[in-house]
Amino acid sequence: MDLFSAFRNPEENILPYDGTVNYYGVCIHLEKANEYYSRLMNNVRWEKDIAIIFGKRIETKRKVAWYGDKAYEYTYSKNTKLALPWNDVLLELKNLTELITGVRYNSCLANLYHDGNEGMAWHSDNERDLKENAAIASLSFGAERRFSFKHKNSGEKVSLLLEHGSILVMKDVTQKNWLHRLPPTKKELRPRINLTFRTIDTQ
Ligand SMILES: O=C(O)CCC(=O)C(=O)O
Ligand SMILES: [Fe+2]
Repeated sequence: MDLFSAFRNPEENILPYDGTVNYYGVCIHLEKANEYYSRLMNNVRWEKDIAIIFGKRIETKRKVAWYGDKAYEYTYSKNTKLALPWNDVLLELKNLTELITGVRYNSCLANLYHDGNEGMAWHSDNERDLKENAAIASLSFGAERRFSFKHKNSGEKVSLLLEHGSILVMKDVTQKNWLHRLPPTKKELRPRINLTFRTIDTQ
């Protein structure tokens, strides 16, 4: 069996229009995914995120970390971070993601949700520092969580479950036309780790 035959059909677009989202399903099998989960938990430099909401500085419970090829600056929610150099586990997963998705990435935003109370509100990944329309690959480890898209004009929604060891790719004009979120859920007590491999525009 070749590397790709075990995956879902990543050609299938889960958005009905105005963007492209491909869900590759579980690409990293259970034992290996468990191992990555522990290595990421222990080796990523997790820190609380700062958000500026209505002019107030708020610390999130969710933890984040930002890594890249160079010490890129990345600004979101009016907060600027400098990318840390890749560590072994992130570099391994970056290489694997590039092989599977056929796209190169130069940075990664990592998120740690301690339980279902933590999520991420509606937003699109359209920060000025990101290369326009470049693919963003999202890897999930740990608790399986729902992920939703909402069209900016029509309000149409699309949801799916992000499984342990899975890969999702958002590309083309998705960020222009759709918001996405990770809704909180009372039903989940376990942590989830998410990695989003991205391309910072270096021009
Ligand atoms: O946790 C996720 O699956 C999504 C995270 C996300 O949307 C982001 O970091 O921009
Ligand atoms: Fe996002």
